[in-house]
Amino acid sequence: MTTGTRHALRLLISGPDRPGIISGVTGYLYRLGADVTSSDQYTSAPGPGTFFQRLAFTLPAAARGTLVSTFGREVAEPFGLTWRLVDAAQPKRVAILASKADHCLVDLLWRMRRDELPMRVELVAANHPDLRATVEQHGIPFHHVPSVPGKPEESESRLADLLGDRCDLIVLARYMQVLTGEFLTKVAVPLINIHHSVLPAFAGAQPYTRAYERGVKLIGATAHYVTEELDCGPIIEQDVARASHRDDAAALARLGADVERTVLARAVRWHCEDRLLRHGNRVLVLS
Ligand SMILES: Nc1nc2c(c(=O)[nH]1)N[C@@H](CN(C=O)c1ccc(C(=O)N[C@@H](CCC(=O)O)C(=O)O)cc1)CN2
Repeated sequence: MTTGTRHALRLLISGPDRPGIISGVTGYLYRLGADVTSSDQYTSAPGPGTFFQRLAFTLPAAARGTLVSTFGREVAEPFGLTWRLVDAAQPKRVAILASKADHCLVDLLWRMRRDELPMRVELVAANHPDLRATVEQHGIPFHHVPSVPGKPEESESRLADLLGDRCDLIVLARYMQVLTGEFLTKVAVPLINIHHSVLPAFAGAQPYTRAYERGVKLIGATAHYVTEELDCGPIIEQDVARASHRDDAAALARLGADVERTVLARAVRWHCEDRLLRHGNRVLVLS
């Protein structure tokens, strides 16, 4: 947001750890007239590890151009850092893919309507028509893109055309089709999936059925970034709920739905707030 003549910005930084980075970054921002409202950093072990930092700050609007043109030369390059500047006022443009289950999709739309998620849903696409009325009552375009088992090319081509460059993030809200690596490369934005188990347990299809057959006492959900390898992407958030011998697979699915919604909403919010930094197969959640 622009408060008077100040912009709210976020700076995401990573690179080889060494003394002086925090001082160099905050000293530069201070000299530019910035007011740092939050800062969090992490250094991976063992040393010399990788340094990560997320800063939120306000800056005089007139100084923004100077930051963009001089931060690299004056701070990032001398320390060997990569950096990204984000306008905190801009909600992330999000596309949601779904199938038939509505609980995660409806929860995201409801939270967005309550301004709990700094995002704008540009479209919903589903491989089944069931959710059209639900989506359209929120005033959001709905696209039915049927999938053909074993032949993802056609549906993925339609999805890629729909998505184009209209979104910054794709959320798989219980979308039940495996996406090809070609599709992931073509869309070229992060995708977040909610898997209905505590990965790596019960990866793949029918996790609640397999959890019931295993006689588990805990069920749960995992939000993760999507990679070509099914359910193996970097984990963003997980949570669990207790189960008992009295719960059949349907009961586990009902118990799990609440966990799925909560876990996915946390992951989407943190992504939209630029709190998530990836380090190998790990996701850092910075405050
Ligand atoms: N490349 C990726 N694509 C998808 C991922 C992923 O991690 N990488 N996650 C899935 C979601 N998912 C679990 O969370 C999942 C979806 C589908 C299946 C599956 O076996 N589907 C069957 C068809 C099921 C149906 O049509 O109802 C299949 O493909 O044969 C397993 C796990 C989304 N895509």
